[in-house]
Amino acid sequence: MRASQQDFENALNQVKLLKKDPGNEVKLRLYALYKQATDGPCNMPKPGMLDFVNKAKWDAWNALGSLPKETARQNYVDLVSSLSSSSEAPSQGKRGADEKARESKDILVTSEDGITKITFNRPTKKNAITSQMYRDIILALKNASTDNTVMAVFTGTGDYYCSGNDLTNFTSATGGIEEAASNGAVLLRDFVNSFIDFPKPLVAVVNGPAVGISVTLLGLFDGVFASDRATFHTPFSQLGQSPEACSSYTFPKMMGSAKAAEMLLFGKKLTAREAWAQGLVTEVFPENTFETEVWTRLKTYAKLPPNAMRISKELIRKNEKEKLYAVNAEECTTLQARWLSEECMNAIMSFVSRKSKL
Ligand SMILES: CCCC/C=C/CC(=O)SCCNC(=O)CCNC(=O)[C@H](O)C(C)(C)COP(=O)(O)OP(=O)(O)OC[C@H]1O[C@@H](n2cnc3c(N)ncnc32)[C@H](O)[C@@H]1OP(=O)(O)O
Repeated sequence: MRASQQDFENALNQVKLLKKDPGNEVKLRLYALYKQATDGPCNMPKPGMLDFVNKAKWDAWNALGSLPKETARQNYVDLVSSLSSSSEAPSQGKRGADEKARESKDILVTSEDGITKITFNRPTKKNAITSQMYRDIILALKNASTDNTVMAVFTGTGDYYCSGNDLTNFTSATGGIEEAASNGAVLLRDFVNSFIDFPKPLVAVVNGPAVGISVTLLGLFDGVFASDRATFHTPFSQLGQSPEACSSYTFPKMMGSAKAAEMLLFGKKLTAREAWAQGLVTEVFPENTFETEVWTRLKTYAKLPPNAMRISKELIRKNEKEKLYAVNAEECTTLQARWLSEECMNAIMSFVSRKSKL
């Protein structure tokens, strides 16, 4: 039976109402995550144009691409718990593209203009990342992967982008050093996996010097915009450590083995322009116009069709994912052993006691 013009208009109105109700969006997200967690990637035949309800379900499920079942299950649990906590605290209001999502002390998370902005906010320590900050970032990325923002952007408060791992994470840990190294390896693996799995465009706005893990992670980003004041430094050998965040794979692939070795083995610090020449940075901007130019650009990108961007990212990343998980796991095992080595302990003690600075 052919749909009349009236049927068609009724259906269009129904869709407008469906779209206006944020509850439906949440229901669709729950549906998609549940299907992904139980059945894996979307195996539902594409519904017809006028089958609006199933089309919305298909779109939501299909947009998850090849998100691993484990991650989908975790996202489902997180979404349900965030819903139950928001119903316990109705005064907090709904999360949306133009509202502040949540705040922790050292990691700020805000959502505006379709962009989730995640800010390293510990300027007195050059934005060094504590264990709690790793956990806050994992959570922020999980939330941003299923909320209604279009992309996520990392930046730093103050003169630094980030000085990497807080070198006192190990010296201040309670319990033995072996336990600290083992916990650190698990945290690092989960942290890096959350970048590998992030389904939307991920951009770094590198406002100043970047050190260690804040540099290596950039190999998993889709865009890196740097101020000409930024530098890129991975002093792993100096610290008795080894590369992480899949950089032992992404850096040689990106810049060739000689240049990767210069950074990862010999700890050469690159200027923003050198990092651009090696393909680590997308574009370098003069410091005095950096913020204005970059944010104007990002707001334009955030208006692009979100599903197209997710699907394209999925295509780009798809064939690499298993490799990235494996590299991440191996790097974490190697680092766990490095953290227990004399070379590493001496380097950390030397930093903590300020006998020398890198
Ligand atoms: C569990 C997951 C593990 C993942 C592993 C990742 C590996 C890495 O990320 S390795 C890279 C580690 N980072 C570093 O080696 C950088 C160490 N910091 C420095 O070399 C210098 O502080 C600096 C070059 C970043 C800045 O030097 P500057 O002279 O301008 O300032 P400072 O007076 O040194 O710093 C101010 C303040 O900040 C503290 N701080 C800076 N960076 C760190 C850090 N990474 N960890 C801990 N604390 C840091 C510094 O101690 C100062 O604190 P005080 O004012 O309290 O002395």
